[in-house]
Amino acid sequence: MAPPFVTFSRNVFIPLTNVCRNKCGYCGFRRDMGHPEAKLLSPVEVTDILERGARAGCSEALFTFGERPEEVSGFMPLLKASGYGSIIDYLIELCKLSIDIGLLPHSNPGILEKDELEELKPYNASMGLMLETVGTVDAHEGCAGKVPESRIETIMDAGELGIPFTTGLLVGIGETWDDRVRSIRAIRDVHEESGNVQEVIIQNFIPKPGSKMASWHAPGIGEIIKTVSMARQNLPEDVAIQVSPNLVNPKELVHCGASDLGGISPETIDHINPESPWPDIRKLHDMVCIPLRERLPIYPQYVKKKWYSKEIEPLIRKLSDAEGFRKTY
Ligand SMILES: O=c1nc2n(C[C@H](O)[C@H](O)[C@H](O)CO)c3cc(O)ccc3cc-2c(=O)[nH]1
Ligand SMILES: C[C@H]1O[C@@H](n2cnc3c(N)ncnc32)[C@H](O)[C@@H]1O
Ligand code: MET
Ligand code: SF4
Repeated sequence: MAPPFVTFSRNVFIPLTNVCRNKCGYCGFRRDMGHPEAKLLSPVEVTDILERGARAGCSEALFTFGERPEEVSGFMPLLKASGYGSIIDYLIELCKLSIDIGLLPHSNPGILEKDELEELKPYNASMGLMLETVGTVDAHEGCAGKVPESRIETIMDAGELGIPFTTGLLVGIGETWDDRVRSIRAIRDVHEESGNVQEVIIQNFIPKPGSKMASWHAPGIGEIIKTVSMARQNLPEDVAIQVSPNLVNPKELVHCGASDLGGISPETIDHINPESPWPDIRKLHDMVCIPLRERLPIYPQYVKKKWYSKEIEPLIRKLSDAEGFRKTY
């Protein structure tokens, strides 16, 4: 049952903006426009993070941020001051910068139209969007971007465009067990159609101070074990299951289906879960007792199938070995 090795990627987290059109009940990352902590990172700030990542031997730049911030009143003038007409145009420029500095972009900007995915594809090794749940939950009330059908459409569009994709479930946000099973099966169906789902994250909800769900309980390890097992039973073998070692102890999870620990950063915090520091990569091996293998943000099978653009091909070649990995610990 245990995999021969457990994979992870070495990344830097770049939270371009914390302004967002949605207001998910569990989110501690989002800020209202006008809040003293609302921000849009400048190219100088992004360059600094990327350069620190390159020096620390990272292979991935994780761009994840608020969804369609342009819909929030007051954000456009801020963006225009940087010289860009849309956050996606700005993201594309920063992805190009990331490639020049030597890190492969993985972008998760929320739901996207197909033409936006198409514009981003040449400059991303893979992209991501959490399905979260197909259930109707209070946490998503009034969030236009958390309608499950729209999320599935983005993942399907990415499949039609040949973009290796990361998605997943957020566990413990008020969804039922049946919602979880249906969510996994919805992801399986997309993958059967387009073959683009490289990994499914089973992410455990952690209550965030100041959010609507601050007083909710986090799901227990038993719930996560059950969900990872169910996901493993329902997903094809070529789809990896990821758990985050800063949010949950992966020790038991690697024996019931998890084989990936996601992006781990030597340089940046997990901006979505800032209270949960990354374990030391050397200590991770002691935690899981299985060899660790560093991967790129694009999984080896998609490197082999050449699901990448000419723009990032040289960097993929430079960063990976003949099998499409980086190194084994
Ligand atoms: O540090 C984090 N990385 C997150 N990642 C990054 C992920 O760990 C890696 O970047 C991917 O495995 C690609 O290598 C996400 C990526 C997605 O596509 C979708 C959701 C997430 C969620 C998180 C997260 O909460 N924290
Ligand atoms: C980037 C991803 O982070 C997840 N996310 C957002 N808020 C939380 C939280 N409180 N706990 C755990 N994960 C969270 C969502 O699934 C989002 O899509
Ligand atoms: N806002 C996007 C979403 O929830 C990206 C992750 S959260 C910062 O899908
Ligand atoms: S989880 Fe993402 S979409 Fe929801 S409020 Fe936070 S930043 Fe916005």
